[in-house]
Amino acid sequence: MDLDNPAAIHRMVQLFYASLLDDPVMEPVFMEVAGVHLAEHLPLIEGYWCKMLLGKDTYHRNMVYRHERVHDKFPLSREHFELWFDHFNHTLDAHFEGPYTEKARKLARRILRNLARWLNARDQELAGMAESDSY
Ligand code: HEM
Repeated sequence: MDLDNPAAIHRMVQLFYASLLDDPVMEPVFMEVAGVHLAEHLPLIEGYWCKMLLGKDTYHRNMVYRHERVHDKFPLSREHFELWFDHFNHTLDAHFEGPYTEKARKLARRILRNLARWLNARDQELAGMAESDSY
């Protein structure tokens, strides 16, 4: 099955989150730090991927800002980023194949890298501001 329709994307998000939330390092980030309500969160994630893969008008929020808020409460580490991608990758490997699946893999890797760089650069900037405040 390829990720070329909303039903397949729905299935992918269900499987991906089952895997993520079964991981003792990742689960608390979602359930404790962010306190997500899965009944609201999962449809948003589906909408995001329907937009990214199928070009649908199904996601309008600022996802970077949401990760900044999570990171400010509980710093996301290299381990979190690696685990997130492992779970995503394994979900695709185990259940999906085809050009849209490969597009999803590439997009996820690129977005993940950009997000990690952005949060890192922001940490440095905030640290710099804190330092200059003390003069
Ligand atoms: C270390 C890696 C990641 C972690 C720990 C993580 C965790 C989270 C958490 C806890 C939320 C909920 C935020 C909230 O509602 O307050 C969230 C939202 C979201 N995540 Fe991630 N995420 C990661 C990487 C990614 C990547 C790489 C993508 C996209 C490819 C992504 C897509 C999204 C989207 C679209 C939302 C926003 C949903 C909304 O609008 O409420 N995440 N993430």
